[in-house]
Amino acid sequence: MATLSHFCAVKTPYPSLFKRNVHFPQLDFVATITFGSVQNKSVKASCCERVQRVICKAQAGDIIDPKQTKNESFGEGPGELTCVMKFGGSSVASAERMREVADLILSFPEERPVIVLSAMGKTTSNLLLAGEKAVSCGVSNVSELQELACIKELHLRTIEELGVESSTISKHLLELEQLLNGVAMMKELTPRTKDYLVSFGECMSTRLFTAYLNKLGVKALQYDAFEMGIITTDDFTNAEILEATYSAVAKRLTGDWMSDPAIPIVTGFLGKGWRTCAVTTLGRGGSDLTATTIGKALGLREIQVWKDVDGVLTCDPNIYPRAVSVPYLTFDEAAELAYFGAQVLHPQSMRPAREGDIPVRVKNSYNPKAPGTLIVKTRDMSKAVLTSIVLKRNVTMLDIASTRMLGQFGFLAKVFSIFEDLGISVDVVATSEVSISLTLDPSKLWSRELIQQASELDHVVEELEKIAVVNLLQNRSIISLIGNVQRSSLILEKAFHVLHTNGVNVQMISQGASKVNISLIVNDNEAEQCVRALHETFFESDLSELVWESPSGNGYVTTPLSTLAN
Ligand SMILES: Nc1ncnc2c1ncn2[C@@H]1O[C@H](COP(=O)(O)OP(=O)(O)O)[C@@H](O)[C@H]1O
Ligand SMILES: N[C@@H](CC(=O)OP(=O)(O)O)C(=O)O
Repeated sequence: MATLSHFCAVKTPYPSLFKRNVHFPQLDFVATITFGSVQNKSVKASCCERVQRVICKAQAGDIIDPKQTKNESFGEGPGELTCVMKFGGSSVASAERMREVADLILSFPEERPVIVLSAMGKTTSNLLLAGEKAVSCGVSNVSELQELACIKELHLRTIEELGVESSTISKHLLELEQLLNGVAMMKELTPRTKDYLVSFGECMSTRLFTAYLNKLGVKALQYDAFEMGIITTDDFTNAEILEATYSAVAKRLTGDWMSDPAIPIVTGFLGKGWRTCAVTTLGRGGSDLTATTIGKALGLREIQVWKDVDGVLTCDPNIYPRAVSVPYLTFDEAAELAYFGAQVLHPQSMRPAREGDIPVRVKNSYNPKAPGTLIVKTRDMSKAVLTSIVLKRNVTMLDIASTRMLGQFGFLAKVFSIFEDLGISVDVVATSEVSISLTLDPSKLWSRELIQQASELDHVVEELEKIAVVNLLQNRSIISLIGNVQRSSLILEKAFHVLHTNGVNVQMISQGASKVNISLIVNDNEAEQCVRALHETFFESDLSELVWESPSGNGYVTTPLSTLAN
């Protein structure tokens, strides 16, 4: 055995990845190869195989000229992974859809994608329902649960229609039923068990899809995110991704790809709690976050999220079917839109993309020709007014007025420290010196039991009443107007006109520091009507003349609305 130290021109943000022992059977020695200094990122994934070829010609102990290595070895090979393609539940809802998704992936031969998949169709919701029913149905009735039957039927039919081995997921189907039996026996479904239970959805969809690609002769490798380096907090059902994830995922995926290239097929939505080592989930819709996390980890060129709509739309199409797709968004706009309730993107999913400055493309797997929405760091806002209208329902609002005199300092700090102590986060805030109106982040409350939510709210009010007069208002909605807040006067003028015409009273208004969002709070039962009326005015109205503030700031000019819309 001999050791060969060698530098070749390969750029990588993860140098340790490239220091490895390689056995060369032809020479019968192991070389310790240190891939060091850094020139050309595009060759990093293929270096191993090619360097092997060069080194095979060498004698043990030889120092190889880096130039020679570069010339001779970097012409061919697998190339590096180029993008992430994430397909949501609606895109992989059946065998037919899986076939179409496979065709779609293979229709981009220039791409070397990492594929992230969600569970098939409504599998996650069915798993959760089955788990909840199992708590009280009794062990002998578990096998009769309609949701379990539905999950089994869908997956077994898919196996048959794709023509893959039933052993691909037979163990998972068996274990799933055993787990539900366990829940029925224990008569409880803890958040930890819930996460383990729903993980079966992604674990099965990715195995089926990988087997299908392999059957087509396309080399693909299945990865469970919790075994692959997605490391999270231990907040079951709503875990946060930890920083260590990025290097771990890069090491695993790039390392495997370099040594034996195969399309990685990764479970979305799942992670591994760093203390418990148990399976965690990233909150409903979390596969988007898996995709952007992998995109950032590998420094990829693009992150694609494939949905069942033509991109991010001007509003929720379930509320108003005439919504149209928005061609461009900034990360800030997309993050606000997602955070304030647009189901199309996971609330946290923009963060890794923004940090890595990696464009996110939202596309329609049912209509791949549609251009979709491109989300980037900056875009030309000079003509932008309103981009999208988002509705968040079932919000709790609190009016809090200080019992002390005007000028009392520390009031806001006291109020927010109460929320901090109780671990409740706040969404929208409007303040004066002695009063605050705010809404509570429902996602933090939704993850808890209804009864727990109610007692938590009582507790918040109790604590606040020590320093203020508190009015708790439930069944409110936040309507978020995402767009160019530089045009807030125009947006508000139009919006208030529409709401006044519809007889709606706005109970609170807030314009965030993000400069992309104005939030209006209205009653739940008026909210959908408001969204429809606002959409008609901002996106469909044939108003030819509209007064708006000039971007140059020198007064008011008259501009046709059509030229302002995106
Ligand atoms: N502003 C919006 N733009 C696009 N889709 C939206 C919007 N608001 C809500 N939706 C809903 O989000 C759905 C897509 O998100 P989701 O169901 O999470 O997709 P997938 O499961 O394919 O990842 C659409 O079918 C649509 O009904
Ligand atoms: N399957 C999970 C995760 C996910 O992201 O799904 P989808 O991509 O279908 O929204 C859920 O239903 O929440």
